[in-house]
Amino acid sequence: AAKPILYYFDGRGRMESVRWLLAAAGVEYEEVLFKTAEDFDNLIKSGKLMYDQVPMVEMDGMYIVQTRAILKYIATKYNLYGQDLKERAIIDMYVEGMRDLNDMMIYFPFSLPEQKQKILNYILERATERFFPVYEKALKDHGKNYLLGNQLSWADVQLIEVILMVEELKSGILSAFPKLQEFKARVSKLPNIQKFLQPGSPRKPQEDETTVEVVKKIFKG
Ligand SMILES: N[C@@H](CCC(=O)N[C@@H](CS(=O)(=O)O)C(=O)NCC(=O)O)C(=O)O
Repeated sequence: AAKPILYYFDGRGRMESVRWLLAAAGVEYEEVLFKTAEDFDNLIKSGKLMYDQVPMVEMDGMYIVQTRAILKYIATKYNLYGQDLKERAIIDMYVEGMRDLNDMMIYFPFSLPEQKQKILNYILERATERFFPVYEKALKDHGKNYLLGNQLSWADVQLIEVILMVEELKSGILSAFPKLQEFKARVSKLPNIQKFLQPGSPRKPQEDETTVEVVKKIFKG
């Protein structure tokens, strides 16, 4: 079958969670990484973007848009979305919470310089007071390897992505979360994840000022 094609700018943004999930599923993919507003306008003119927005993933004859729709499709297709309705609800509770944290970090590079410190403090406070304690408790309560027990799921892939992003903002942030430290070490060694963490993989670097300026030009933000 044809490889999925990811259409986005050359950065993390909303698409990075899709890159992580496909990597965890061991699925190779192509990327169309546009650099200019013209590239994006041409993609819009192609009629492939339901809402004239990206992320968009072309796979299985579909032009899938809306980040959550893309992630759910991939998680379901590659059996990373639990074994039944209840497990899917638990995974949704985990991934939607992490999306709240993830979205704060996606927007962070685009915040005004004078607001950066305040927003950073808020992100770190939410990560350590609201979100990480949930996942630490889940791992502690059942004593198994993954959030849902012994089966890797989308929730674990989102968690490792979020842990690494928060650590980029403040290293040592996991010091109060021993189970999350073990989880990070364990999941980072899974072959598909380990490969994605190697240099040269499709994983994108932390957004920097240059990327922020490019993104603003592309989306005329
Ligand atoms: N709810 C959508 C939001 C998508 C979105 O806002 N995309 C931006 C690009 S980015 O924010 O993901 O970088 C876009 O296409 N903006 C162009 C526009 O909205 O006209 C999703 O989750 O995919």
